[in-house]
Amino acid sequence: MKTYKIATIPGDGIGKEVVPAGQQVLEALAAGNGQFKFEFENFDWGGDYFRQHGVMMPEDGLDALRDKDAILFGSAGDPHIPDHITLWGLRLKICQGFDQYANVRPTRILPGIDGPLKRCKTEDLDWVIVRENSEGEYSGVGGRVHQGHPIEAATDVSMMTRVGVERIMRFAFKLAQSRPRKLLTVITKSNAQRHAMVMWDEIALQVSREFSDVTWDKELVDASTARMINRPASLDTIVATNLHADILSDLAAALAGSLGIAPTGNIDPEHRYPSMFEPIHGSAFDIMGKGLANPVGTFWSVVMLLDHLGETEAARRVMRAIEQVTANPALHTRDLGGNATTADVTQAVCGQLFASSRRKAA
Ligand SMILES: NC(=O)c1ccc[n+]([C@@H]2O[C@H](COP(=O)([O-])OP(=O)(O)OC[C@H]3O[C@@H](n4cnc5c(N)ncnc54)[C@H](O)[C@@H]3O)[C@@H](O)[C@H]2O)c1
Ligand SMILES: O=C(O)[C@H](O)[C@@H](O)C(=O)O
Ligand SMILES: [K+]
Ligand SMILES: [Mn+2]
Repeated sequence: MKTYKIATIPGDGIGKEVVPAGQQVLEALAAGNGQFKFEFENFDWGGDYFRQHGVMMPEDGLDALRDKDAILFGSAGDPHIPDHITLWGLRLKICQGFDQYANVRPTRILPGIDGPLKRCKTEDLDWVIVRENSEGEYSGVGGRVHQGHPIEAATDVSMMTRVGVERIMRFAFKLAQSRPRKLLTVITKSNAQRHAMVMWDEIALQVSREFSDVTWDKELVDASTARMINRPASLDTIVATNLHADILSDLAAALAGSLGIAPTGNIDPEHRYPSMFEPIHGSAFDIMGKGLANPVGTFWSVVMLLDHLGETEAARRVMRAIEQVTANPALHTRDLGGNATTADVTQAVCGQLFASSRRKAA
């Protein structure tokens, strides 16, 4: 029997609630399965670790993850530590350390969920946002000098490289090609950002020539927010820079019902390093520790993790279990207008998995 080695990193806030829930779902899946099992190793990195050791994760922490088949992540962000310390010290250290350059963020309206857009039918909103995940606005290049003086200055430089843009464009065109509509929208801001974003546009055009069967267009990022709301069905696969896609994907999740539902994979498409799966939301300081967190974003991330491992049938089973649960409003958490707890939803999804494995065995 195959054994997959999975690292779990709950991190902070509701990450500590949703990651154990995700592990429970993987365990429920493995329980009725003769083909594979999971070996979990949990890492207590994050804000609490920072308070003890002065760092979010050990200097050589990546070495402990290197031989894992995948990583299930919660969130980096602690109410008592500056956000740039927590994000850079944990999530970005792993994403950049393992060159997980493709961040994939699917969104659609799951069964039973009432999206906020009056004119948007369920089938109108079925998007995958590809977020460049290694450079751009998140290059970390910049500095701050003369702090506190009137002459204080600070910069955050957005760095784009030809290699970085080419590889994310190629990834996005390939993904668009694999979806039924073969439709890609390239998000840009080359009217205002006249150097790197102009190169971004040029490379999109160059790469598009390798994909003659993909229909593509270009949209300025500001206009794309209006298009997501007014003409959702005109979009399918979307590629954007690190920061643009970060923002657009929270909007996409909200339009599909809640930030608590949306998943992501931080993918190394070349499989040189383990990839990392997490809900797109953060630590949710306002609800942490209360059992109110919607775990669906983590469960859907588990689906992406299974797909990445090549366990397509298992991924489908988990997605079906999630959809059976969202279809029942009595199992909606507060963000969806319901009263269910994290534990209720987790038990229900695990219950569906146990039931489907009994059906399979019968
Ligand atoms: N990948 C990451 O590690 C990551 C992602 C986003 C934010 N963060 C960090 O998290 C902290 C809080 O950030 P924020 O408040 O901007 O964003 P957030 O995603 O944590 O929360 C925004 C809002 O959405 C709600 N929400 C989020 N997830 C939910 C869920 N699963 N169920 C129900 N409601 C949910 C929250 O209650 C809150 O009202 C910051 O430190 C930020 O840097 C980390
Ligand atoms: O980019 C960020 O701020 C974080 O990556 C987080 O918001 C995310 O979406 O993962
Ligand atoms: K997260
Ligand atoms: Mn984000």
